[in-house]
Amino acid sequence: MAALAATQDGKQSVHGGKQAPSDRGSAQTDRKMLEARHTMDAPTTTSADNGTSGGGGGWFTPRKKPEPGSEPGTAEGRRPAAIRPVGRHATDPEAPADDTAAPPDATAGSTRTGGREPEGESQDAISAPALASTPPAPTPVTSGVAAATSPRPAPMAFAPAEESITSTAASPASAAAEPRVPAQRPVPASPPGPAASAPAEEASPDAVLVRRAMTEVAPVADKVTSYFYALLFVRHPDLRSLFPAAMDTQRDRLLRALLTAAEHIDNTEVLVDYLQNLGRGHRKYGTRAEHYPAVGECLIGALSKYAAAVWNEEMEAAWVRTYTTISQIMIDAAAADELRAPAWWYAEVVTHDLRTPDVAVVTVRPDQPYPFLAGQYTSVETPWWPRIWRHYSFASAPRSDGLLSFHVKAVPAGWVSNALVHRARPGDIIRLGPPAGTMTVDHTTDSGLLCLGGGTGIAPIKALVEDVAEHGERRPVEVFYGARTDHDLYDIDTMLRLQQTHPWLSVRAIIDQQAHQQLPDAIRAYGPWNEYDAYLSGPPGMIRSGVDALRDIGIPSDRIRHDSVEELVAAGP
Ligand SMILES: NC(=O)C1=CN([C@@H]2O[C@H](COP(=O)(O)OP(=O)(O)OC[C@H]3O[C@@H](n4cnc5c(N)ncnc54)[C@H](O)[C@@H]3O)[C@@H](O)[C@H]2O)C=CC1
Repeated sequence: MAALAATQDGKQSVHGGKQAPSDRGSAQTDRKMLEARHTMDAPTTTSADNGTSGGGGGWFTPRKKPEPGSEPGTAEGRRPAAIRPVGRHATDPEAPADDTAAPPDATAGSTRTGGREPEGESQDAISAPALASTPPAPTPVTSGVAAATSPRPAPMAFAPAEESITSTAASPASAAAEPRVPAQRPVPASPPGPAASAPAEEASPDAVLVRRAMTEVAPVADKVTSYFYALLFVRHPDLRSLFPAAMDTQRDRLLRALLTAAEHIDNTEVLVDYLQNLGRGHRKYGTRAEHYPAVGECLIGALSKYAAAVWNEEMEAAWVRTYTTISQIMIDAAAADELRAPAWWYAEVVTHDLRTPDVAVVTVRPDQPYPFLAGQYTSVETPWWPRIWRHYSFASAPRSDGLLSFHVKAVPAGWVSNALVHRARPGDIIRLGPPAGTMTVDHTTDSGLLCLGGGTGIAPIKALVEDVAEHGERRPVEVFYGARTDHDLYDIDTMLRLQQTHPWLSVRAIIDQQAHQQLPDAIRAYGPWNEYDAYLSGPPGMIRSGVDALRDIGIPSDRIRHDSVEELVAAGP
């Protein structure tokens, strides 16, 4: 039986020498990986509690300097020990998975299987108006109108739950890319397709075995995931504290991540990017190198149990090699990141501006410099919901005073979003994870920017506009700001002020109720857009139809960037 041990040698032999981007199924394949980035790093545990109760603090302890050898950055900490082999003969704890995964203090709540937590839920709750068959009638916004309307462990998701509201697709690396977030090569913004699109004959022997196991367990995915966490917490109870109290949706996330990683195991370049990001992102959870073998052991234990009909030593060896590769990439990325950035930032709320009954603009001051790029997002944890992280885009380009702003909409059953909108006040301390996302402006070109911001999705669009302004460029930027009603245009004043200041900027509000159409349809009435790069930010349905609309009018996929990729996956085709 093979032993699971990650080594530097193993890493180099598998991943040495990055290849140039391959065309082989690149659009679909790369896209899936980007989606999975957020799937794996975006646990979503929600409850019906709405974030208005429960949760003591507990995490707000002074930042500790890493003990020598205790963090991934040390030589000792970086190299995971061999784990004991597991398989069909492993001891199977009979602990009910749900009970084990949900600790006594877990808040009884609803579970959703959607990708993102709060804001995505609101999307489900709102019925979209029928698309008008009549010619589009966008509502151009003038100043007058504005005045009237203004109002981390297993490579496979061994991490506490985190909700993602944004995940970016294609975006060229910015020339000014800050060092923490590696630029992603452009990826066409195509709808998610079957991940295992590569012909079977192209798959490596390990990939074939890994996929065979995944196929076998697919019908019992929930059981596998539950059993995995049962194993993990029974055998390694010390790891329980790394996870949030409620774990239901986290379990869904895990298997999804597993499937994705397994399917892409041969796509080395994308896999490495993906896993490096994942490894860095897991630092904020307190994940350490020595946790990885424990997770691998339980992962393979769960797989071997539920894929027993096809499981054999050869398959186990393939999984061990795969997991070893994956974990070593994550460990190395975390170790490298540790040398240059904290695992998280504390940030004090300095202003809290309730723009509508359920939308707040929250501005925070990080405890130390926070480098990021306009268009990126971060993860946020509140003191009221420890270890539950949600993603929010930066609503401004980097500022000279170092402050960061977020637009947060409280949605039903959104713990973090409700806490941020209804509970947070100046002086409160939240935590921030590292910046992420590639929906950034390519300053090496002078293409125009066609920006669609729906609801609070306007936040990163505003940041992009500010970014263009700060670069002193005179490239046209056309913003379409969509909202259901004029009351929902909570940031229109800001956008109009920007428009007044910058002659190259045009802002149009598309109000569903007035235009009798949705945001994506409105852009068809304008253009031509063939000299533009497109940026979309908003609910998943808007992203989907927006991408379709942009393609229809001739914008190639590699010039369409968007967030909310995860929502696309969660929402299904
Ligand atoms: N807060 C943030 O930093 C960010 C939030 N987001 C996402 O933006 C969304 C904002 O939610 P809300 O403000 O409630 O927006 P919303 O649901 O009120 O919709 C805003 C706009 O999107 C359009 N839209 C919605 N569903 C559509 C569909 N299926 N097809 C075509 N158009 C559609 C609407 O017509 C409207 O113009 C959330 O999903 C959130 O996760 C995205 C990026 C950043």
